[in-house]
Order: sequence, then structure tokens, then C-alpha cells
Amino acid sequence: MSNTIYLGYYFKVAPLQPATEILIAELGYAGFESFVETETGVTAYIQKEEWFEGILEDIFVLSNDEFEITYTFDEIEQVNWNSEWEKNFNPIIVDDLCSVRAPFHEKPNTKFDIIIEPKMSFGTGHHETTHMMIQHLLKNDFQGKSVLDMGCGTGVLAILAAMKGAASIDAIDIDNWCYLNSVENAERNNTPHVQVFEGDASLLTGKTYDVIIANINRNILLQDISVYASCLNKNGILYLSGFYNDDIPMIEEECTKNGLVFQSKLERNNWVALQFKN
Ligand SMILES: C[S@@+](CC[C@H](N)C(=O)[O-])C[C@H]1O[C@@H](n2cnc3c(N)ncnc32)[C@H](O)[C@@H]1O
Repeated sequence: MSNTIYLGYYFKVAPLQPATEILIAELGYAGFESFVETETGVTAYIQKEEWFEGILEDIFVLSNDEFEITYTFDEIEQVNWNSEWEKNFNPIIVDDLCSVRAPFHEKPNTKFDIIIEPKMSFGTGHHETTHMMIQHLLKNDFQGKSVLDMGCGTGVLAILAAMKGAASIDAIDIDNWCYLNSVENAERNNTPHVQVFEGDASLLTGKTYDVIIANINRNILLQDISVYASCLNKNGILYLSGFYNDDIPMIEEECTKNGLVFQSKLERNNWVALQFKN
């Protein structure tokens, strides 16, 4: 286990969108590495050695008439975040078929048992979007299929596709931490044919897939749907999540423009996960 010390800051934002996306982007530029979205804001973590006086000055210039970012922490908490994860991470079970758990949990009696050591990556199954994507994937036939998991986080969705019989799986994440974590988790789950890459949609030139999974966020998806569509084989399936009910018209319009046909929707706490067909 890593002994890196992280400082955790809690930011309250209103309204949540688009302030959250802008805040996370700015915190990323400032050197924060990991973000946990809550119902009212964002908890952000930075390595202790990266922190300096005045690091947050630019963040509060962001508040304007349309949204407000307030800074509500009253003490700097020093966290060994890996051990925090381990203490607080409970297994999840999706539709009695798939469990996502940490290595130290007991093995549940599910058809698919995914072991994830999340460290700083998103994708333990606790978030609504991961949960719904797992539900979608459980219903799909992956036997012999080629699959792309874009924005793989911990690699949880790529690993499930592999367990369901996919023949080849590319998992891509822009974040180095997620890349390393997905490599480790693919190995841990005996799914070595999950091939992990660090990068973004620019890696997709010349690639084709039967199934594309992308749980990222509205803006990245709107930017990259045309690339996904160009990589999707005829009759291929695209699963999209990482956005809210209100975002559906924009996402659907972009998909339709690229020849994709809406098939189904899952919804959880206002988050949605959509399925399209080529
Ligand atoms: C919401 S998490 C999803 C993680 C996992 N797939 C899941 O469903 O739980 C989104 C992931 O997308 C990654 N990401 C953000 N922008 C990206 C981009 N342009 N290309 C690839 N990955 C990106 C983030 O680093 C993050 O790990």
C-alpha cells in the first residue's frame, strides 16, 4: 500500500452543473489529483508535497452570477487515502448477478465477481453511472465481441466485458493513475486480454469495435461521440453514461447526427445510462 499523504478539501458548489465540471477542471490544473463528487459539491485531494499557500486563489475567482463556489473546509485533514478507501469500501451487488468488491472482502455468491483495489480511480460500482453500466452490460451478449471501454477508471466495465466472453477489450483512460490501476485490476481478475492504454479518443484512429462503453461526462461525450460512431461496427452497440436526464436531448441529437439509433435508457437518482445501436 502507498504511504503517500493526501490533503482533502471539500468544496460546496451551486448549482451542481456546470459549476462542478468547471471546478474539477480548475482543481486539476492546480495539481489536485482525485475528485469525489457528492450531492452538494466535490471533495478534492492533493498530495501534501504539491500543496502551497495561495494554491486556491484562482478557484474563487470562478464564482459569478450564474454559479457560486464556496470553500467550506475548516481544517486540513491529512489522509492516507488508500487506507481510507479500504475502511469505507463495501462490496456492491448488481441485480444479484455481479459483485464488485475489494480483495479483503469475502467472496459473494454471484455469477460475476470483480475484485477492485480502487486506490484513487473512479469505478467501484458505488456511483450510479457505474451501477447502471454494469446493469446494461449484464444484459448484453459479449461472446466473441471486440469491445472498447473509454474512460475505464478502475477498469471495472472492461473486466466485466472480459468475464462475459468478449474476445478482445481495449480500455483507455486519460489519467495515468487510472491506467496503472486498470492494468493491476485486469491482472487481479485474470482478464489479461483487457489491454489498457493511457490517452483519449485520438488513440482510436483505424480501430473498430462491436461494443463501445463510455462512462465519462456530458462534455467529453458530446465532443467524442462522432469518433466512437466512426469506430462502431454495423449493428454495434454504444453505451453512454456520466450525465443527467436533462442532458439526454443533446446527447441523443449528437448520436442521431452520427447515424446511431436510441435503444434503451436506465435511470438512477437523475443520472442516466443510454444504449444506442449503429
Ligand atoms: C466517471 S469515470 C468512469 C470510470 C469507470 N468506467 C466506471 O464506469 O466506473 C470517467 C473516467 O474517464 C476518464 N476520462 C476523462 N476524460 C477522458 C477522455 N477525454 N478520454 C478518456 N478518458 C477520460 C477519467 O479519468 C475517469 O477515470
